[in-house]
Amino acid sequence: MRLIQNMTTIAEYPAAEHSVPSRAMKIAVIGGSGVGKTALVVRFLTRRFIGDYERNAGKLYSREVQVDGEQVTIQVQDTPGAEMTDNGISLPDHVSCSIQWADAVVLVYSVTDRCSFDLIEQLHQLVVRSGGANMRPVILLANKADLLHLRRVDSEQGPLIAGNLGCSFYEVSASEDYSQVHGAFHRLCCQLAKQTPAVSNSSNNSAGVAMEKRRSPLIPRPKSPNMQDLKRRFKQALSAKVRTVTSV
Ligand SMILES: Nc1nc2c(ncn2[C@@H]2O[C@H](COP(=O)(O)OP(=O)(O)OP(=O)(O)O)[C@@H](O)[C@H]2O)c(=O)[nH]1
Repeated sequence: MRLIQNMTTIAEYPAAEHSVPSRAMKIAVIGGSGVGKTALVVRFLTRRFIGDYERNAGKLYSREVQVDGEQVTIQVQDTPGAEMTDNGISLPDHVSCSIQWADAVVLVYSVTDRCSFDLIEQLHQLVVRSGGANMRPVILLANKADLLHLRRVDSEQGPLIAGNLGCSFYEVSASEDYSQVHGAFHRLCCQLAKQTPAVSNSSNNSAGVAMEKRRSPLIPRPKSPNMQDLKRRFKQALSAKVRTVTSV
C-alpha cells in the first residue's frame, strides 16, 4: 500500500438523534469474479475478514462514519463479478446500474488471477463513459497480496496501469491487513468529501442530495417490478372488460 500521510480516521459514528448525516457517499465496487470484492467491503465496514462467501448478486451496505470530522453515510454497492468472454466483457446489468449510480468507483483485481487484471481497462472505460463530463474518483485495488506463491500479476503492473488510467493504486490483502483496506477506502472518501463541500445541517440537507440532483439524469430509475406487474394486470383486466362490453 502507498504511504498515506495525514490520514484521518473513519470511525464508526454513534447514532444520535441530533446528528443528522450531512451527506451520502455512494461507492460501487466492481471487478472480476472471486477477486475478493465482498471480502474487501466487509473488511472495510466491519474490520472483519470472513473467509467463505457465497457468490454475490450485489448487496448494498450502508454505514455512518466520520470522514475528516464530518459525519457521512457511506453506501457501498458490492456487485456480481464481470467476466471476459470471446466477444468482450460480460457484464451483469446490476454492474452497469451500479456504475451509473455511484459517486466513486473501486476497481478490483486479484494478483492471483491474470484475467481479472485484463478486465480492468475495459471496466475503467465503462466508468468513464457512464460518467459523461463528470470524472468520478476511481481507485484500483490489487487484492490477495498475501498469496505470494499464487501470484500471476507482477507487482509493477498494477501501478503502471493505474498511472495510465489516472487513478490511485493500492495493493492490499483483505485477509491479512485491515489497515491497507481501510486506508484505500478512506482516501477515496476524503477525495469525495473534497469534491462536494458539505452543507451545514441547519440548511436541513446535504451535499448528498445535491450530488443526487447533479447526477440524476444519468441514473436510470429502475421501475419497481410490483408496479410493472400491477400495470400489466390492470391492462389485462381492462382489455377483458372491453371484450366483454363489445360482445354484449
Ligand atoms: N488469501 C486471500 N483470500 C481472499 C482474499 N480476499 C478474498 N479472499 C477469498 O477469495 C474468495 C472470493 O472472495 P469474495 O469476496 O467472495 O470475492 P467476490 O469478488 O465478491 O466474488 P464474486 O461474488 O463471485 O464475484 C473467498 O474464498 C475469500 O475468502 C485475500 O485478500 N486473501
